[in-house]
Amino acid sequence: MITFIVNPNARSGLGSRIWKQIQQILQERKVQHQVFFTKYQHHASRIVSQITSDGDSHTLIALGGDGTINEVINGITFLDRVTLGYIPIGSGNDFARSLKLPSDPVTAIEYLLKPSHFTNMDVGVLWHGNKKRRFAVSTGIGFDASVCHEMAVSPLKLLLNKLKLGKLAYAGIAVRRIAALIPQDVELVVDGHKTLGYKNAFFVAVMNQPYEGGGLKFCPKANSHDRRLNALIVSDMSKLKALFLLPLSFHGLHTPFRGVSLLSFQNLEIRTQTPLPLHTDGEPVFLQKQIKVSLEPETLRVMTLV
Ligand SMILES: Nc1ncnc2c1ncn2[C@@H]1O[C@H](COP(=O)(O)OP(=O)(O)OP(=O)(O)O)[C@@H](O)[C@H]1O
Repeated sequence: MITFIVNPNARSGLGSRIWKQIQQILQERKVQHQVFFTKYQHHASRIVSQITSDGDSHTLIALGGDGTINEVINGITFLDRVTLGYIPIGSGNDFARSLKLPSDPVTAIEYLLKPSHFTNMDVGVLWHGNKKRRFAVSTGIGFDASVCHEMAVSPLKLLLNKLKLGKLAYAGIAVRRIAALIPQDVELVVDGHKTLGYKNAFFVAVMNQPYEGGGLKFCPKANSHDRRLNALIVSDMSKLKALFLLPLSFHGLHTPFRGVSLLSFQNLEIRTQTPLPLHTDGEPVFLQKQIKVSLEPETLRVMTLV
């Protein structure tokens, strides 16, 4: 039995329209399934937690954006008992981009019904205070998270999503956020022993996969099955230079520039001077000034194309 978790509201309502197409295919093929529709924020986590807490093996297919994937993985009780499939319909779709999943929903369901390839994906963990939140794609503190915070409440995103111009919303908000940004000194503790300081940092993005923010290849070498995380730190540069580097990062061409630092590690502690916006997989988390990131000991089996 396959369980579908559908965010009908993803991409400004596209979720429910795509689900009708998928449901027709499932009915024609007589595929045994159950479906749950998410009704509010974090509902996907609650649904998945109820389903997976019995300790049995489960096949879950999420239909939505990166935010839905984030909520689904946060709800899984036993990561190593779940096989996850994904039909991407969000505006960012970085999870699908990094794992090279098909972007067309009908193509996606075709391969998910006859899965032939799987990857054991690392799952990131963000600790803030005594709270824990998993991430599939990335977590970030500072500028990138401030864009996510504004995107979450932006009427512009709703409008541009309807016009299939969701990426323009990201670009517009990113420019505004850079203009408003006050860079901060940041201290990192890498794998518990190496302390690094960065003056006037714009942000630290911790990546389990290469892409975030709708195709920004922040850490080209990030790989979600190497048992390591990667980080991009942007610091000590003019705002104009940061704006110039942002589009270059779509192709991973930002890495040789001064002020761009990359790290690879198993765990990282990040300390900032004042509390800053934080996100996991593009979903806003409350402002924080001290966080830790690491990997879950178990991996998650994900259906892939290759
Ligand atoms: N029925 C619903 N109504 C409103 N919001 C919902 C509903 N179900 C889920 N959500 C919330 O929608 C948010 C965004 O979902 P999702 O990421 O799937 O789509 P998206 O924002 O369009 O895509 P992307 O993250 O790729 O830009 C999540 O925070 C989720 O909690």
